[in-house]
Amino acid sequence: MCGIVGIVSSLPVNQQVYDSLSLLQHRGQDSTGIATAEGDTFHIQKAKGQVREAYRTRDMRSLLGTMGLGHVRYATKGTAGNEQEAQPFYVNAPYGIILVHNGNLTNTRELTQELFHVDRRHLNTTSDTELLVNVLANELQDQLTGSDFAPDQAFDAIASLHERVEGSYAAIALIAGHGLLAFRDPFGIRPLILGRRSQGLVGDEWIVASESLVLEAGGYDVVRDIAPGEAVFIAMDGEMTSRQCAKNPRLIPCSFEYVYLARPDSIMNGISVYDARLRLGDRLADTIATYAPMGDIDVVMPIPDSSRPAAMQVARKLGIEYREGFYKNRYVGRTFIMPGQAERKKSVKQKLNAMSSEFKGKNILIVDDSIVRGTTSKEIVQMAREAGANKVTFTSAAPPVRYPHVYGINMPTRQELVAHNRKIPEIATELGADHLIYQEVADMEAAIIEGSDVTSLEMSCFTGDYVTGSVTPEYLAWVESNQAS
Ligand SMILES: O=P(O)(O)OC[C@H]1O[C@H](OP(=O)(O)OP(=O)(O)O)[C@H](O)[C@@H]1O
Ligand SMILES: NC(=O)CC[C@H](N)C(=O)O
Ligand SMILES: [Mg+2]
Repeated sequence: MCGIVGIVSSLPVNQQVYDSLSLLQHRGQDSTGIATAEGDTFHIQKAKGQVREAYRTRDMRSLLGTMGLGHVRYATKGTAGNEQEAQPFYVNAPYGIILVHNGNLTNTRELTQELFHVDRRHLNTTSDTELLVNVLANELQDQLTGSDFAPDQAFDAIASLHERVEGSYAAIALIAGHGLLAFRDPFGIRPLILGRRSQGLVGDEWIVASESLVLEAGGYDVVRDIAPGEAVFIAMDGEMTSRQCAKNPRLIPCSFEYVYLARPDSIMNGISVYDARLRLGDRLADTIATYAPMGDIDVVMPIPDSSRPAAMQVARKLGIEYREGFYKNRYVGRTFIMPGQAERKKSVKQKLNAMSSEFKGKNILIVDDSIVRGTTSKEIVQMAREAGANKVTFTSAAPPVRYPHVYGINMPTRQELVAHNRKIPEIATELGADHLIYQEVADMEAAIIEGSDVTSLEMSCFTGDYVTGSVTPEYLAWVESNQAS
């Protein structure tokens, strides 16, 4: 998961893009980039790290133009911390295209071979986004037979791109001198939402972003989610056109967005992330009630931040007091999306502190949104014990993560997953907990999609079922030996 945004206005967009990226920071902390278009000229700034530290005033001043896009990266392919792979990616023909991407392509080996040997394109990094922009450029070039640019040519190019590319991609591109093109993969695995605001003389301004909270904060009206397989083109004068470009589009959004990635105040594919987390708590409470001796538990406690809504609901439904015993240092970022296990482990201790008054002699039921590598939960259980807890029951609002995630979340190897090849009591021992209770897969799906038009979710890291054909056992073995660390 990365965060992406694109804006078309009649006023300078640099500050708006920057503000939007700050709001998407929870989706990626590795590097960031902004590009603006001033007529036919692109201005580009990219840097490692978080938005607040990455741009200086002089960088912002150089980002001139009324159309722009931005990215916050959480590396899933290529190398984390590599400035060369910070997005956006640029190609100079046709016209000049610059692109940002949230997702992860799963047929990168084939695409690399084809682009190099058949299309004769140069690739300078191992980033899958560089492949995506080159496929787009190649397909668009093929559509431009003499006539001037028209949105339909871009849509035909996206139709061919859908045929060539596999995996997840929500992407935004600027085409120099023409406009902004946004598109989403045929399963809509990663999110992308379209908004508009009208301001007197300024006229219509358009925004495309990963999450709806960006639209809300900027005073934009939500137009709609971009449909799976759909492409939207917004010309520099503000005229918007769209087309379905996939043969068999089917909405199967990523379940992990609702479990952990997205901000709770966003609405994705018509589902409020906050409400989904409350419902996950409701269902988890039912499961807990069937397993644990309730009389035994004194308090329910969340692990800040992401598990709070679920923990609140667990406490309410079980009729047990909700207490906050872990205090979080707000200046440390999200640990899960940090590169490298050593850094993640160190950060948990820096991030959370247990207040012994809340633990001494008590039986604690801890709720987290998910247990992935077990980095957080192991430390937490140990901290709870050191703070004097009597018995520690650990619960997860998501099911055990047993399989690699190949669609834009960096958990590519089975060995690093604490639940891989372990039964639940074995995981409990590994984490040091007295009891361990997970959400059931069917409950997770039902809790998230309840009351919406979404009929199924991408849940491969819980089930091992991958929606795109290119994810074979051989592919997974290859990914394991080439992971982004
Ligand atoms: O089992 P693990 O590999 O440790 O991963 C799971 C943990 O990581 C995330 O927290 P994070 O600190 O990233 O962010 P948060 O503040 O949003 O909860 C998530 O909420 C879990 O607590
Ligand atoms: N998390 C993402 O969406 C990552 C995008 C892209 N695969 C990269 O690694 O840069
Ligand atoms: Mg957490």
